[in-house]
Amino acid sequence: MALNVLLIGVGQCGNRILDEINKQAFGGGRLSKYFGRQKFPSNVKTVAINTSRNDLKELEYTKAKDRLHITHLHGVGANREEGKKVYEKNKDSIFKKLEEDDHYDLCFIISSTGGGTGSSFSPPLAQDLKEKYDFQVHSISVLPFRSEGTIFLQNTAFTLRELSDSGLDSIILVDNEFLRKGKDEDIHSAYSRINQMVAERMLFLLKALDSEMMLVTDLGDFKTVMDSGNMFATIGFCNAGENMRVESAIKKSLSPNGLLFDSNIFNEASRAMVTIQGEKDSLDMDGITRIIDKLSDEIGHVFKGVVVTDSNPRVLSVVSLDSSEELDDVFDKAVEAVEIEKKKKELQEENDEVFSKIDGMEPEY
Ligand SMILES: Nc1nc2c(ncn2[C@@H]2O[C@H](COP(=O)(O)OP(=O)(O)OP(=O)(O)O)[C@@H](O)[C@H]2O)c(=O)[nH]1
Repeated sequence: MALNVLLIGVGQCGNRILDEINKQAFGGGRLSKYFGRQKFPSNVKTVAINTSRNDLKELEYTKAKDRLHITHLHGVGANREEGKKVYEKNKDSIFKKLEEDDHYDLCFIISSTGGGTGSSFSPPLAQDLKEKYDFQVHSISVLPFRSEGTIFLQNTAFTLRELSDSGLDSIILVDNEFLRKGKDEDIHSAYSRINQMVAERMLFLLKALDSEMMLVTDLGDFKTVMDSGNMFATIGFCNAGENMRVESAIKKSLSPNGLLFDSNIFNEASRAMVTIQGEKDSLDMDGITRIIDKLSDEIGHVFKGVVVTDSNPRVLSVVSLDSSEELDDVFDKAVEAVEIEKKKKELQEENDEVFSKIDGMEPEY
């Protein structure tokens, strides 16, 4: 039986990644959302939520009926306290939209951690979904470029903490900073390239979880991987092309070239799920078993799945983490950011006090 999957994109970043998923799922044509059939094996409902009408209008591949505008000026301007209030006020209409289909097996909430709307809606939304239903809820959380400033950094730390307290099943990290190709790549090309990478992995993951072939990875394996470690996880991918051996593709998917977040999996991974797709003749089953066994020895339990398709070998690796040096660094930077913002606020209050010097006085001419 096909899985019923709910994909929610919140805020600008979440909306855009959702749109890219719809683009790839419908085949990419401008009108394909009306005439095409989604390329998912699963039944997938996509919902884009935003406080900014303009961000929603920008979407090209997500049907109008799958968008929900929450009226609140033009976004919440990276202010998470305001965002949380807007969520509470509007959660009935959000749930009405999500409950148009009433049964799901799996849900992903996609958003940035640095902005306002996505980062403040995601934790309470995850909590409400978990309290109300018993399906798996995972977040796909996009970390900011570190140069984006103190507010985005402090938002990131608090968002991750709230997500981790929300009761959801895992936090899948995508790091803009790590994925940018040097300082020369312009930001819009970086966004669209990163969004494509995430979408490609999501489509592959859904296929991996919903295949009826012999040696498959399923929702239970995915849960076992995500239940271990410190809640954080990331996803690796490699398209082997014609000349790469499957074993090398598996290794590459788990290397910095394949992962969405900077992680040394030999030190930091807890468990993994590796799914290989490709033509039957190109899949050396003995070689695959050898490398998966070796990985299991090195990092912990590794589930493996093989899906026979008519394309070149491709590998998807889902990895849960025990620890993360990079995340420690993000939190250190966030602490500095909070200190800087605190000092700025104190300075502003001192400046406000200046006016008290002329309280009760009128200008004399
Ligand atoms: N990968 C990726 N990151 C994005 C994209 N758009 C924005 N971001 C990142 O998201 C963060 C800003 O958050 P947004 O998602 O724009 O903010 P929002 O949730 O809409 O919240 P407000 O605009 O404050 O109401 C920054 O770290 C950006 O680098 C995108 O299309 N792709």
